[in-house]
Amino acid sequence: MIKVVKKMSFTAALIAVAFMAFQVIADLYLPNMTSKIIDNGVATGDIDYIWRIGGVMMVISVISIIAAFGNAFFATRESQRLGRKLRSDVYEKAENFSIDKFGRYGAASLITRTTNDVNQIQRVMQMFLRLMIQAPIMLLGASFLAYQQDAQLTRVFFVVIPLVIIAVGAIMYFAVPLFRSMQKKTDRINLVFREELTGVRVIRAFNKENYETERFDEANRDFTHTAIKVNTIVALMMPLMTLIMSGTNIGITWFGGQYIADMQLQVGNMIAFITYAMQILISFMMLSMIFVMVPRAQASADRINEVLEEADDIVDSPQPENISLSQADATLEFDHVNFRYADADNLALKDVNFKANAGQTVAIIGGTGSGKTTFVNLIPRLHEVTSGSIRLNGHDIQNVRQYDLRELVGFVPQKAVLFRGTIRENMRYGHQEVTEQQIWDALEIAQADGFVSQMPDGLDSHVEQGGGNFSGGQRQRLAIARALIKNADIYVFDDSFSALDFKTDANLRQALQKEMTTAIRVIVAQRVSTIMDADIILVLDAGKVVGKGTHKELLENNETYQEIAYSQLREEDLT
Ligand SMILES: Nc1ncnc2c1ncn2[C@@H]1O[C@H](COP(=O)(O)OP(=O)(O)OP(=O)(O)O)[C@@H](O)[C@H]1O
Repeated sequence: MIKVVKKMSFTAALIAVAFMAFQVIADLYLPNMTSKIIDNGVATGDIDYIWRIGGVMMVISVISIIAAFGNAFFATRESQRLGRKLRSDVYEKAENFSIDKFGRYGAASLITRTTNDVNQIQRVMQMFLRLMIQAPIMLLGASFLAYQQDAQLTRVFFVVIPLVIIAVGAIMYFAVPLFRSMQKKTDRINLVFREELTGVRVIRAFNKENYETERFDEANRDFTHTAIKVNTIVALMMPLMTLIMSGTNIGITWFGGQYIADMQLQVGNMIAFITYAMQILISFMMLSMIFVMVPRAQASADRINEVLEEADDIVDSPQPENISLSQADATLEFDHVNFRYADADNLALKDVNFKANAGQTVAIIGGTGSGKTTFVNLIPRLHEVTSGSIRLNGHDIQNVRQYDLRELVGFVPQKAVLFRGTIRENMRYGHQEVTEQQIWDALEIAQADGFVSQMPDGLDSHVEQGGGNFSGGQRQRLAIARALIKNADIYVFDDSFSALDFKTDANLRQALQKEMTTAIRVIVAQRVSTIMDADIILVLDAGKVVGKGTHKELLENNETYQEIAYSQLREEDLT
């Protein structure tokens, strides 16, 4: 919690606290004046005195109102600013997570951390900046002033205060663990809901709506059950405190009445004493609220700190090498590259070696799970190699700034992702300054110009979130065009032609060959027909390169390649 609070402006927090101090002092002063008005004004009929003291009380009340407003303003502003800071810190941290770390946290949990957990801390900080100072000053001040009004009556507190401590302690004992578990249950609801939203088509296709509804209901019920339980416990606080307050009132009036009858106490003093007694009990209530809220915020702070304290997996070298655009002599080299996923027992890639030169096409083929995606993800440093090195244009990519490296790589991931907006905006993702003509050129190479030009709004056609209003093949072609706009040294196509029909696939490869004479193309494919013309074909099996060469060479001497090729093509297609 302290680490989180440190992100707050100390000066602004101090101003909020100072305002609150003024308010408490003003509030403490008022009962004393009431006592004076009753005993010296009302009892003696001194109207002037009542007006004078009444006027002073009015001024004190106005000061109290201004101080309360000042405190509320600064407390709200600072806690909101803290919330904004935490949200952007978590976002920036998560943005730099490696792909497997993303998987480990899960999108739902990261979203809960930036919303629910941050809100929790914001709320507590806002309250804390009010109560942190109000409760202790009020408690001490009211105790002292009550003692001043009448020392004998303070004995009532020897009974009342232990009762309050027992009541508050019992409530906290049961409520605090439940507050903690509520956070986890919120995570669970978000996770189930998100999974159901993203998998809605599969759920419907498998007629699993009822099963999923039940799964969501279960998470929802579980959360509601805990929330009701914890709120019921906390709700006991009010009636219990009211009972104790009423009891205190009766006690003071009982004993006070006797002292008044014995002429040991004045009516005004007793009324002031009752007010101070109530302030003491309210202070205890405030303190108990702090004690309930702080552990709850602590749970949220722990979850936020967990993200913020994650080590950066992929960091820029302190003395980065400059790497410039040099398509004409671009080279890509894997030198004894090994890679293991965090927490995995085995290497996902084992001792991978190859070198490609400008203008060459490198194809990667292999069974599912053989390591193809892992292989290409290493090129723009979406993962860091475990050992060995990858060199781009002669520079070890670990010594190059990630930004510079990624400027040189045009990347089309396995799952084509488009962003909500227009086709033009999506194309500009590749390069902001791109001209209309360059966009059409890229669309033409990607075989997407046909369907885009037929759309009524052309480049300004609307794209839904994730590109949901386009077919799989159209999405892939738009994602390819977006990468081509980058004018990169290396283009990576991770199984990007899989949703295309054979004819479009062939046209696209031909256009790439013709237009990109200098860039290196790395193509992951399942279809042998897609990669037959590649200059270097790497055959992957369980993370190992088990074959390297051209289609012709591999067909002659590589068993794994032969198996893949013969399973897909007729004998006459293979030559
Ligand atoms: N985030 C991860 N954490 C741990 N292991 C992983 C992770 N991602 C992939 N793997 C493992 O690494 C191996 C290679 O996976 P990869 O996705 O690179 O295969 P692939 O050849 O691209 O498969 P496909 O053709 O099915 O897309 C697999 O055994 C997979 O289980």
